[in-house]
Amino acid sequence: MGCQDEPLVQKVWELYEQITSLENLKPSKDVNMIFTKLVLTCMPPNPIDVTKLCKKVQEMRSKLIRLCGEAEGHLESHYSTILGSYENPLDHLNIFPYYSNYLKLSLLEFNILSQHYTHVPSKIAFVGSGPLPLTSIVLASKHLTHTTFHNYDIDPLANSQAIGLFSSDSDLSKRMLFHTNDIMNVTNELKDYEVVFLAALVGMDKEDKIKVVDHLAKYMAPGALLMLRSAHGARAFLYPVIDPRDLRGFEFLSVFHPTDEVVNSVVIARKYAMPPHSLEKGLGPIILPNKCAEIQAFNHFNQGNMIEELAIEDKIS
Ligand SMILES: C[S@+](CC[C@H](N)C(=O)[O-])C[C@H]1O[C@@H](n2cnc3c(N)ncnc32)[C@H](O)[C@@H]1O
Repeated sequence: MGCQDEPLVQKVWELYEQITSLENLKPSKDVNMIFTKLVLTCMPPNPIDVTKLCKKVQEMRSKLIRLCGEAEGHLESHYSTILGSYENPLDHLNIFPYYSNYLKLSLLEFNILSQHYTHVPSKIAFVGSGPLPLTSIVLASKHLTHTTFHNYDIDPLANSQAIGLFSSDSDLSKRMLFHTNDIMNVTNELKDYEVVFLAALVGMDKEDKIKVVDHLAKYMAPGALLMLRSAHGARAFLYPVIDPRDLRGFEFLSVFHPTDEVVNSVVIARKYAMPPHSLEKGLGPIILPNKCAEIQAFNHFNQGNMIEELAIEDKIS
């Protein structure tokens, strides 16, 4: 049996073909329906390792991830335009269909970050914030209410849409700053951030993701934390997978794979303290997950459970 004969792969392939036959990926009844089907197909926990499937499937997956990214960009831009027409856009975020997912994902990221960083960060960077920077908004308004967020996006239109959402909010308009730049061109200012978040779709394939991670390793401050988004099981048809071995220059700390409607896995790593010249010469060591690294697989975001599970892991390690 060829790897494309597997029923899940066949179903994803069928949906991929339907997506490629669409006129464009802007929100519409057909676009929403096909992407909803695709997400529902890939959500159920599945032991499949998508990254190990044959070359033909990998090529389709790589194109599919780009198409998902394009559709996500259109969806965010569409809702950012609608939100921007309200007097107080931030009071209406729940019109965005996946707002509740962002609430859960941001809480999860905040809980994971809090386990590895005990004081409140004063400056965070979010790389790939997009026209509707929901992660930064949720973190800044609910969890890190005194932190300044520096949002980076390569797309000037995405940033101008995003900025428009904050003008009526006297607090967030001061704490939510936007920079238009390819993150690969941002260098010394990266050392100012205690935490850097990297959006799932910055670096859409393994090679590009590694380039971005290597760049961050070169310029982030030693000891600073990097939060990345990955994907597990069939969800890897939708988003790139982070392999902890690719986090060169970072100490891998943990990965959490949600099994509910939150699609992304959350990876946390700490910038390794090493002289920058060794990275420049390409001699940076590959830090393999050590015995302190955890693979967390919980079903809930309840912090009590998370701490309990960690305590168990600590005991057995
Ligand atoms: C659509 S997602 C936005 C994430 C989302 N709004 C959130 O809160 O998690 C990805 C964004 O990353 C941006 N992007 C992609 N590559 C980038 C790069 N090299 N540097 C900066 N931004 C990038 C894209 O322009 C896009 O707006």
